[in-house]
Amino acid sequence: MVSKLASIARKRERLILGLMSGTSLDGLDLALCQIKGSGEQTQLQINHFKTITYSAQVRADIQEIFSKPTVNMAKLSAMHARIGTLFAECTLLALNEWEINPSAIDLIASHGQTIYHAPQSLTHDFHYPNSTFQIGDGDHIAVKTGIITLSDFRQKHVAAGGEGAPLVVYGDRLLFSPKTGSRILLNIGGIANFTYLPAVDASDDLLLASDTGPGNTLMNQYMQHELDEPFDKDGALAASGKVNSNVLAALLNHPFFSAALPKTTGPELFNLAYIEKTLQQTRLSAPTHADMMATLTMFTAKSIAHGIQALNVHSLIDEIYVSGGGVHNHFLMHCLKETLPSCSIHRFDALGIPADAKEAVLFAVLANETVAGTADHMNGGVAAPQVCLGKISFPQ
Ligand SMILES: Nc1ncnc2c1ncn2[C@@H]1O[C@H](COP(=O)(O)OP(=O)(O)OP(=O)(O)O)[C@@H](O)[C@H]1O
Ligand SMILES: CC(=O)N[C@H]1[C@@H]2OC[C@@H](O2)[C@@H](O)[C@@H]1O[C@H](C)C(=O)O
Repeated sequence: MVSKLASIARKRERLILGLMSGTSLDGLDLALCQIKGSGEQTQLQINHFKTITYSAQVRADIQEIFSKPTVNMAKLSAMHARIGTLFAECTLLALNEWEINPSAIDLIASHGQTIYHAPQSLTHDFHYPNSTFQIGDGDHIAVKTGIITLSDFRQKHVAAGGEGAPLVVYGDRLLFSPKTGSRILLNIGGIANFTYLPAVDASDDLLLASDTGPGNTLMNQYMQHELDEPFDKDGALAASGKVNSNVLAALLNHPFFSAALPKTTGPELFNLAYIEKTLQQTRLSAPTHADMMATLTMFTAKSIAHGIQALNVHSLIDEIYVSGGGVHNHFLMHCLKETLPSCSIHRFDALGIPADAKEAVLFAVLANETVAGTADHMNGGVAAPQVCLGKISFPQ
């Protein structure tokens, strides 16, 4: 099996299936990528992309163990295997639909499902390292599909001094560095993060990636809890409300926002309890649903802008390209433009890769680097330690 992997590593191009499921728990993204070369020479083409929505049962099962400090261990153990099996089933379903034999696929790159993310900035317990936990074991995927699978990409990043995220910086650097000027790639998923990319021939020192705080997660949790809706479609409810400046100021008053870059976070911090605690602290009565959504949306935009401005180079940033489900929220995009008036903001698709496919594609790139590349081209440092990521599972 190691010799098979070695021959895959020597191929001129590889077919790698990237699998990504994010913190919004909406489903599994599958991106079949044809990747030529590695490192600076990486050339990528997306042959197929699809999202398989989680069933209500799977979502409920994940929610039972998602971002909670205490969970039922029996459920956790079962879900580690269950998610691995589910991802294998989704892979076989997609390949069948695309009329591709699994034997044609060189590698699967599976992110897994994050269920807990605990940097020391969250725990404040410095006896323990940063930690992050993704389930969906790669062995289940490899055995059930017959395809060599790389998974569990975040542990090496933690081991090398990072917080286990954001990892997209590795692929962003290879695929999207501008020839001149600089750009920011912003992803607004459950959590928002960005990669700052200096020009390709500029010193690597400035390369940086960081979370900025909530993406859609607080808005979604509020809509689900208060209005039994999955999210605020197109930001329509928020657009009909008025931002409450006192609540907004209180929401922004958390040490996470003044902490230095790079930093990471998750729904372990930004959740309904965060909203409730803020309202209690400020002794403000809850605004109407429309006003609360307007405020949460503006809070999301302001916290993103704050993260970007903390770069201290933002006046030099030429362009921001936005991916993730947040691009569909018109009111959020309006708030973002209002808070970052000097930046020109575009949808990520302008760079030639569909916004929804970006994260799944980047895990395929990470697997390609581990199997056929080196970590030499990364600049090192906390945001992007010079390591190859992921564990390898063989089908036999
Ligand atoms: N039409 C829309 N209007 C408003 N919001 C939308 C719309 N479409 C999608 N979204 C938002 O995008 C979210 C999904 O985003 P995405 O798939 O990027 O998240 P994710 O990949 O799970 O998160 P992460 O990047 O944190 O891992 C939805 O839960 C919703 O909040
Ligand atoms: C621990 C974890 O799963 N983090 C996710 C999450 O979703 C967005 C943001 O928070 C980002 O830091 C990360 O995902 C992307 C894919 C990353 O690592 O680059």
